[in-house]
Formats: sequence, structure tokens, C-alpha cells
Amino acid sequence: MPDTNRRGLLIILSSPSGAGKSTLAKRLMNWDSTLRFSVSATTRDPRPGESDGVEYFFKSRAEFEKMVDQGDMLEHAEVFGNFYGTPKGPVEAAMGEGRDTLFDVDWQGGQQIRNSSLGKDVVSIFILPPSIAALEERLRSRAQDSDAVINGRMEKSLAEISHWSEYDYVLVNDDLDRAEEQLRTILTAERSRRDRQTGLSEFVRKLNREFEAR
Ligand SMILES: Nc1nc2c(ncn2[C@@H]2O[C@H](COP(=O)(O)OP(=O)(O)O)[C@@H](O)[C@H]2O)c(=O)[nH]1
Ligand SMILES: Nc1ncnc2c1ncn2[C@@H]1O[C@H](COP(=O)(O)OP(=O)(O)O)[C@@H](O)[C@H]1O
Repeated sequence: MPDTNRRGLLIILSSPSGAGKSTLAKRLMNWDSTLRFSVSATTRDPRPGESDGVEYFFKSRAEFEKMVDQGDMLEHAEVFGNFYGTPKGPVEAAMGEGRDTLFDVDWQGGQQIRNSSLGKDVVSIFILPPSIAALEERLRSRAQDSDAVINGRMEKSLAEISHWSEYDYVLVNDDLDRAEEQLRTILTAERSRRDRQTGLSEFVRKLNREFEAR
């Protein structure tokens, strides 16, 4: 049941390409079906197995620019030579229902969402690879990008990593199960902090009334 009194959290995942954001995001969604995933718009080509509206909304440059001009994007940025952006409508709908939303965005997206009017409800998590060799191995074994694309992403990895300290939490995705467990723990703790401010104040008022009625 949507809870309109509760404020939805915006959970931002960022990392260098290949560190495991998409994999961890999928696992979190399987763990908690109430979580919404913010499907971004992008001008990059779909990878094999990706479908429009699931991983991304695949747009031409003209379509993307139109969305930006119409004010339909919560944030947008150029990453690896393509444009990526977060459509505003679904995020506002989720927030209106008090639902928590997961974002897979780069550091520029993280900064823009943090600085938006929704910033007070942001929980941001930066995911590091256990080593640069492992990062490269993951990008290559994912086998979805050309060597040129992989090399370009590797070259940008240190620049992305340099933003780690802007995030609330930083975790190393070495063992996948452990990283997922850490994410669940963060989400559970942040939800109880949020609920402390909203749902629980009503509960404490009830305890007060009970106390006075003794
Ligand atoms: N600012 C911003 N970055 C995004 C958005 N969607 C995806 N990205 C980032 O764009 C980068 C490239 O994403 P993608 O092409 O899917 O490659 P992958 O990260 O290697 O799977 C990643 O850092 C994503 O987090 C978005 O809506 N806004
Ligand atoms: N902890 C891990 N150990 C080994 N391989 C992993 C781990 N996490 C993710 N991977 C693999 O690394 C590749 C890149 O992960 P992905 O989630 O696509 O990264 P990102 O979304 O950050 O670019 C995928 O093939 C994924 O299965």
C-alpha cells in the first residue's frame, strides 16, 4: 500500500563502469519488490538483451534534447560521449506514493539530484571495485562492449572514482553477496531513520495519550 505520509527515499548508486551497479540494483529490486528503479533515458545504443523501457528509454539526440527543453528531466549529463538523463515524472509519482526509488547515475547525476529540491531525501552510495584489474576483467567478461568502448570506460574510471567522498556510503563490491548484504543493511537503517521522523511521531503521541489516561 502506498503511504502518502511517508517520504520516499532517493537511493543513488554510482561507480566506475563495470564495478557492479546494475547487478546490485537488480539484486536489491529482487529483495524488495516495493523499490522502484528509475529508468533513465539515453542516446546510447541498446546492448544485446536490453529492451526499451526496461534498462533504459533509448532515444535519438533530438528526442533527448526535446525532453530536456520541455523540462522533463530531473537531471541529465553527458557520459562516455552519450547523453543520459532521469525522467522527472516517474520519480515525482513514486515520491507522491512514499515509495523508495533506486537511481543508477554517474557522479554528475548524483550531484544534480542531491542539489535538487528532493536532495534532503537522498541516500547516496558509491561502489568501488576491489582492484583496477578486477574492474577491467568485469568489463571484458560482461562482453557487451567493443574493446574501444571498454578502453574508453577504463580511462574514465579514475575520474569517476575521484568523486567517492561526495557520497554518504562507500562500499567495495568484492564478494557480490557481501556487497548486496551491505546495501540491504544501509537501506534498512536509512528507512528506520526516515520512519522515525514520520510514522513514529504518531506512535509516540499514542503512547503519550495512554500514559495520560492511566
Ligand atoms: N547522470 C546520469 N548518468 C546516468 C544515467 N543513467 C545512467 N547513467 C550513468 O551512465 C554511465 C554509463 O551507463 P551504461 O552505458 O549503462 O554503462 P555501464 O555503467 O557500464 O553499465 C554509468 O555511470 C551510469 O551510472 C542518468 O540518467 N543520468
Ligand atoms: N562482485 C562481483 N564479482 C564478480 N563479478 C561481478 C561482481 N559484481 C558484478 N560483476 C560482474 O561484472 C560485470 C559488470 O557489472 P555491472 O553490474 O554490469 O556493472 P555496472 O552497472 O557498474 O557497469 C557483470 O558481468 C557482472 O556480472
